[in-house]
Amino acid sequence: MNQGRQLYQHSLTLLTDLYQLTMAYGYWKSGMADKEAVFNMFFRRNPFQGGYTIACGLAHVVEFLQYFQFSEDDLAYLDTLTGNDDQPLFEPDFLKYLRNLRFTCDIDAIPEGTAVFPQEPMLRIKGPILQCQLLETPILNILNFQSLIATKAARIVQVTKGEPILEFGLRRAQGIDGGLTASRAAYIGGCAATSNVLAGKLFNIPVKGTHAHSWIMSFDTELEAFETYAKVMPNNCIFLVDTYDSIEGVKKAIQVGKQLKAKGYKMAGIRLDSGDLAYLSIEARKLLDEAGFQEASILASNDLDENIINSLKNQGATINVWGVGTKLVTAYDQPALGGVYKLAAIRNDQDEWDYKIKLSEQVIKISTPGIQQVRRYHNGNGFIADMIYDTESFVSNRSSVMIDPMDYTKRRKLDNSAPYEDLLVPVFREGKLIYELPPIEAIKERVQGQLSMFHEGIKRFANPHIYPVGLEKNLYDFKTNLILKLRNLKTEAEEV
Ligand SMILES: Nc1ncnc2c1ncn2[C@@H]1O[C@H](COP(=O)(O)OP(=O)(O)OP(=O)(O)O)[C@@H](O)[C@H]1O
Ligand SMILES: O=P(O)(O)OC[C@H]1O[C@H](OP(=O)(O)OP(=O)(O)O)[C@H](O)[C@@H]1O
Ligand SMILES: O=C(O)c1cccnc1
Repeated sequence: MNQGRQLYQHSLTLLTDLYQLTMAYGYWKSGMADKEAVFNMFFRRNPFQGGYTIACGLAHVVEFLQYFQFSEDDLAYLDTLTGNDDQPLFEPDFLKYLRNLRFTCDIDAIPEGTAVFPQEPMLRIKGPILQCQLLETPILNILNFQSLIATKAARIVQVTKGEPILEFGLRRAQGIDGGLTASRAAYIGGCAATSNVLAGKLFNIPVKGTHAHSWIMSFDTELEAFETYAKVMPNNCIFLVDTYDSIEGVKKAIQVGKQLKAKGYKMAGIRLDSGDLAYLSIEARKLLDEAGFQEASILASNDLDENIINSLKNQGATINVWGVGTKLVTAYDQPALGGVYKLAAIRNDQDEWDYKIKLSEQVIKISTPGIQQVRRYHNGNGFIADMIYDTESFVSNRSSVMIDPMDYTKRRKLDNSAPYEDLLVPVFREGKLIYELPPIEAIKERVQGQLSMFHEGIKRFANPHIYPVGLEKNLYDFKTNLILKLRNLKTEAEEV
């Protein structure tokens, strides 16, 4: 199956923050460039005050890494950068080093379309610290945005309950890349199609659309506009009825629908784009049904999101196709997912791992050390809990104990003979891609498959149930002791 075309057909290697390059220079200059390190990408809170997040964007991380190489042009640009003494920021030998630099890391990641939760590593990278450091910014840029939009789309899909959503966001998206990747993520999250033609071509997404008010306004009458459209595109007629008066517009659409019928075509439906969408859709449905157009769809658009759609449904709106743009592709109510990328381990001179954490006064901001994996446990009915464990210290006994990192009194015993899935899968080994990227349709199906496996409460919008995610006990204890050590406090073992 076709995975679609490439979005990034050239090197974007400089797509990073300057400080990644100055640190890279520092690692190189101090002989640390090849020191092996492990970083994890994770987020701390689900977006939209929701109960889950959909992982999305890995395909573009892969694409980015496959083109990762400093071009002569990139190096010439870096050569122009200066410090506050007007001297070059980077010495020529470092630029020579960058010229020969190739991506050689290992990456493990949670496949796109998987539901993920706070604290879980969505992506883990192991390799020379200089490379891991440079890649922080692009990895976060790609995964944060696409996961955010896929999650927003999944929430909207939850309320339309199987009725198709057409993503109409390109005109209000955050620039060109924002528009393209939002269309992809929205489709993965569950939208049926996009109006974005380039996204359709690049990612194998179905493209769909109606027509604009300008079409109606360019004729003397609304009827003439509908008739002309019907003539030129009899197999694609969804008439926009609200330019002058929505109810009168529906009546004209019916008139032209009858003409289409007489010629053996079918009017696909009407679109409402203003006014009280509940009232107008109910009235339109009556008129369409009375005229024998029971199969004609009622598409609505106008600043829709999951909350307005929910409200419209509660009011008995008879809309059955939803056009959603701005609020989806800009993730209007939460414009960023706060994913972070933290150093979790570094090899010491004895060739052992030194586990690292970032301390914070806020417990939620203290990072977790270790080479982490996430184990998702199932019972017969669905997913019950996710346990983050350290692959180096984990002993696979019959059962494991996991502890809530925010509250050590919350513990849970998990049966390792019950079905489970380790969520992170190998993607790159020593820079070589070993993961077969799934086709977009499979990723999209995975989202709905995943969401069907969680308790309904996790999908609730208001105060969702918190899905249990914990640290395996050894990892929890190790992290606690490391925090105590860094704070110069005694561990429990030392107290006695
Ligand atoms: N019955 C309804 N219940 C709740 N929200 C609705 C209902 N009908 C429409 N809306 C929403 O209310 C908002 C109406 O916005 P606004 O007043 O700007 O639109 P309008 O005046 O109808 O149309 P426009 O300004 O585009 O001509 C939109 O977000 C729309 O989706
Ligand atoms: O409302 P959205 O969810 O972003 O969906 C896309 C909107 O884009 C079009 O409007 P247009 O650009 O003509 O602007 P207007 O309807 O606000 O006048 C269309 O009629 C939708 O209303
Ligand atoms: O096809 C449509 O109806 C459409 C496309 C983009 C934005 N609004 C509407």
